Amino acid sequence: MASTGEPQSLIELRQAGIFRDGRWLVQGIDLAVAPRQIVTLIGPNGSGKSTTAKMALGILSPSEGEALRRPRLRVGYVPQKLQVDWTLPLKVKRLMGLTQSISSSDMLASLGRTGAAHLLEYEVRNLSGGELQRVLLARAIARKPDLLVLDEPVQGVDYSGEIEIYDMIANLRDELGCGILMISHDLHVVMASTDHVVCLNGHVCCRGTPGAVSQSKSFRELFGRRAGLALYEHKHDHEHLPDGRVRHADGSVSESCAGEHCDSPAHGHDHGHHDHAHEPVLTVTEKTGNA
Ligand SMILES: Nc1ncnc2c1ncn2[C@@H]1O[C@H](COP(=O)(O)OP(=O)(O)OP(=O)(O)O)[C@@H](O)[C@H]1O
Repeated sequence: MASTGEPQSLIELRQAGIFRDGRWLVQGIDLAVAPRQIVTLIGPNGSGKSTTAKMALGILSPSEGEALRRPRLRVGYVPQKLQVDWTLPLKVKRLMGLTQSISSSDMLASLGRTGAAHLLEYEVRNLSGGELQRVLLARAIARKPDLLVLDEPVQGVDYSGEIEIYDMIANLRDELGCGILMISHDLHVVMASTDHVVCLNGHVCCRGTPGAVSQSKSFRELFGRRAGLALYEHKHDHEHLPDGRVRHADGSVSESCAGEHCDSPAHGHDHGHHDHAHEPVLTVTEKTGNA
């Protein structure tokens, strides 16, 4: 860490705030990301998510509090907006090398990791939303970062594409061993892969595991109707017994719900609709019809 911080976290904000134009954009933010941890910032428009991420990255200096980073921290950043003059031709190959020197083999390896190797010679302006996000992720991981900061990584991506990208992000965390700080509006899908959620509204309104946040009164108040939509009523055909085993619809009992009886919703299949409902949580990845 740069000053008094402990080296366990990659980045840490301590009671950090930004004051601009006579007002606090964010204030009193405590936040830490450890290696291999996925931390997600959620909150309404203008709640300070990008501002908080920029403080963590060192792009903005806190007006109060501290922003600490592990020494020699390598960061891969996918910003919310790409500042590109779209009237000029720009191939993926060139975008990958802009503002960073990268070998051809590293470039291909990174693009391969995000399923975008075939896009190398494509014009960036012609990419679909999902293709662009894959290329931007590849660009961010090419530096072999300790920390990935992803500001709205599924913008412009359709629902099934979102699931793939969130799965890919979780895999990248496993493969690269990096920490991830993610910003998302998507209250359904993002939660599947996140370890810790911080809900912002100019300050930290609530935080914790996705399940805990989804139950919190302040989260529900903040998101109003959308919080309701976020709460996916997870109905399926088995019952969790007090001893941890699972009783299936056919009466059989097994040690877990993995396998043919219950696939992980993270892989986008449809659960059946059956005899009981779990507590509503945000950790599932399926969208209800009205989402
Ligand atoms: N450089 C700046 N100077 C003054 N105000 C700013 C500056 N940057 C952001 N703001 C304001 O700070 C508030 C928080 O902005 P920020 O972009 O962090 O929110 P956000 O939660 O990321 O929003 P969104 O979900 O819309 O991307 C907004 O009201 C914005 O207008």
